[in-house]
Amino acid sequence: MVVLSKPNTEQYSCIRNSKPTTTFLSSIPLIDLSKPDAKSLIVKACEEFGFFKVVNHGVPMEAISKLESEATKFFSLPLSEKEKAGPPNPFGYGNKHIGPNGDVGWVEYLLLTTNQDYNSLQLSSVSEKAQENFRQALKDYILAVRKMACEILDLMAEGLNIQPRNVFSKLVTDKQSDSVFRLNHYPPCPELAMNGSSENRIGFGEHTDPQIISLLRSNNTCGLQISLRDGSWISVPPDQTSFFINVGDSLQVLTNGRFKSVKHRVLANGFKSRLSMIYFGGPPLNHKIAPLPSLILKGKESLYNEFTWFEYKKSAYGSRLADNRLGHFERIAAS
Ligand SMILES: C=C1C[C@]23C[C@@]1(O)CC[C@H]2[C@@]12CC[C@H](O)[C@@](C)(C(=O)O1)[C@H]2[C@@H]3C(=O)O
Ligand SMILES: O=C(O)CCC(=O)C(=O)O
Repeated sequence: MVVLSKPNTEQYSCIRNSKPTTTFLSSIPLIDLSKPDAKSLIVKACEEFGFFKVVNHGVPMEAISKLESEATKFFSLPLSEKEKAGPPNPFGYGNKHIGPNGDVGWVEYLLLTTNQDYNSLQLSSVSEKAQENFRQALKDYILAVRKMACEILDLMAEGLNIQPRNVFSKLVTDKQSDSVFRLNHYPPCPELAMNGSSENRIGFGEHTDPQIISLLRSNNTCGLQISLRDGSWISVPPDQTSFFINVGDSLQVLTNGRFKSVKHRVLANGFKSRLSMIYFGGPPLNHKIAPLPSLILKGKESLYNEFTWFEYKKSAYGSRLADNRLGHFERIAAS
């Protein structure tokens, strides 16, 4: 899956549709945040899939469409303009090259920290006014999505019967929280449109998110897939009015493996462009991530050793999958 980039000969991973990679899961767990059963359904979804869809999320449609429109304007700029906001080292505009490991995908993106005042981000050479609109849209959207993240994390704690209720959410509301935000744009892929669709090109290769929780919203273009426990891939039907929530590796550790971080990827589309906006809620860099004592069953030790988010992140950048990354920190479980 990992494709090393070579100068002038960019290569992309392709996947043949031989196996049930394009099955649509008939029932991705759907959580209505306004309903009293939300907390128990969230816990069940996190245990079974590490993934669920949320409606009645409270993020104003206005904030969503404003950011979508600003992002669309940004990605429509000439490449030379967009590149003025790059490279993404660590934050900024990136094109095709994802992360520091040489991964390549049919994607361009803006990777931002949520801690900065976006004034420092040089978005392009377009007018100050246009940049200010983009920054304001980012601020409003991130604020609203962080609020939803906290609500969901509090429901998780309640559903798991853990005190205090904000045990997870306080990590992302901390002033030092190392959270990031990403806008991904997957342009239509002309080669795929010409060939028919016997092959799928990778937009964003398979990975788990190292943070605590990710909240993803996209336009109405498909491409996102999640991996089930049996190793099969299923396509997630797009829904531009809902949010998709991923359990991240850190939440897997905090819950002592009760919740599983979800492996996911994005396939490129032949005809339509996909725009996704993802908030990744992470803890402060010096925060020690370890299973909550109440989730360590009597007589059984913790599955994971204690380590800081900073240490975990370092290992995250060496490998894209929780299975490998968490291996560094795993203990032999007492059975
Ligand atoms: C291939 C990679 C990209 C990534 C760092 C990594 O080595 C493995 C995890 C990837 C991920 C997924 C969630 C976020 O988009 C991200 C910023 C993160 O923290 O972990 C990306 C990393 C990246 O794009 O640099
Ligand atoms: O763009 C998407 O829909 C998902 C991308 C993703 O998984 C990521 O940015 O970590």
